[in-house]
Amino acid sequence: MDDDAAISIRGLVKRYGERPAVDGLDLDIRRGEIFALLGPNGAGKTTTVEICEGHRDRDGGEVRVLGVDPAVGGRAWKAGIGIVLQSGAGDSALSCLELLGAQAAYYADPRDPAEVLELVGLGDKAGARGRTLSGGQRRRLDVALGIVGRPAMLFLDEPTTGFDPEARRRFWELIRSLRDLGTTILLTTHYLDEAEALADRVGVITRGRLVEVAVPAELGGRGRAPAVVRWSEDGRRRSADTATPTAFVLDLAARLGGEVPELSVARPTLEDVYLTMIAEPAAEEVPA
Ligand SMILES: Nc1ncnc2c1ncn2[C@@H]1O[C@H](COP(=O)(O)OP(=O)(O)OP(=O)(O)O)[C@@H](O)[C@H]1O
Repeated sequence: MDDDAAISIRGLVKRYGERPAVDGLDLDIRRGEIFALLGPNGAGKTTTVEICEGHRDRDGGEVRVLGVDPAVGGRAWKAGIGIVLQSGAGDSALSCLELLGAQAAYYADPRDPAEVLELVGLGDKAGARGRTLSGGQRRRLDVALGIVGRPAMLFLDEPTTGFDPEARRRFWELIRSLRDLGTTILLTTHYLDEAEALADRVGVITRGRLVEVAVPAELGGRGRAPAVVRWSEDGRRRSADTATPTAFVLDLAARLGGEVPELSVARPTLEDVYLTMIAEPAAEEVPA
């Protein structure tokens, strides 16, 4: 186990009946990083995260979150953890400020509720009841509730589902600012652009096992993958794979005598490599 890590997991196993949902998972999350857990539906992400939160028991393996086994984490440990679930307290009849005040009262050193509302972009909604908020505003209220206790470790489960594009960008800024304040963040998301924009490292989980951990730019050998150069020549679209796109484009420009029409240079996106990673094991399992 890595005692300096915010989260350290070795050989985690969780079964529902005979079927393992988590099947020998190892993972270390460093203090102060944003880590995104990616994987298809049913891969075991929520199960893993809920075990880390102390909300689910396990059948095997070792887990430490902020140095403590979540299965026996007491009040002080719980105060260090912030959780933003997929559906939160948005239905409440209390106002946003009342909700946050009630939540803050559980903690020894909470953030100021009014400041937290400003931070999540709900400063003008202090007096509004939870149930009058839009879907995206409710998610931001959920985040406000998750961070008012000043957690060292924040769990975010698909936080931007239902956000409009501008709200997502603003939310990403918020998450980065929390990281800059020293918060460790474990995020699950199905949005690959979100993982790319936010995560210091990503982990891909399929069938209850971690297949790879990498910085987003390196996942699945992405950093070493050939680039695809596309352009137009003699009225036709052309393309070429190349490991040296700069030299290729210089040659092309020289040959075409200047600006290359409709030029683009692309590397595989995070989504491209992710889809390849999760597709391969499935193909092997197809019965002969
Ligand atoms: N309480 C439960 N009882 C029985 N089976 C469960 C339970 N919770 C999860 N499972 C099963 O365990 C597996 C992993 O589920 P989990 O919710 O951890 O996946 P996930 O990666 O979070 O998926 P999603 O992306 O859909 O949220 C799935 O096959 C699921 O059906």
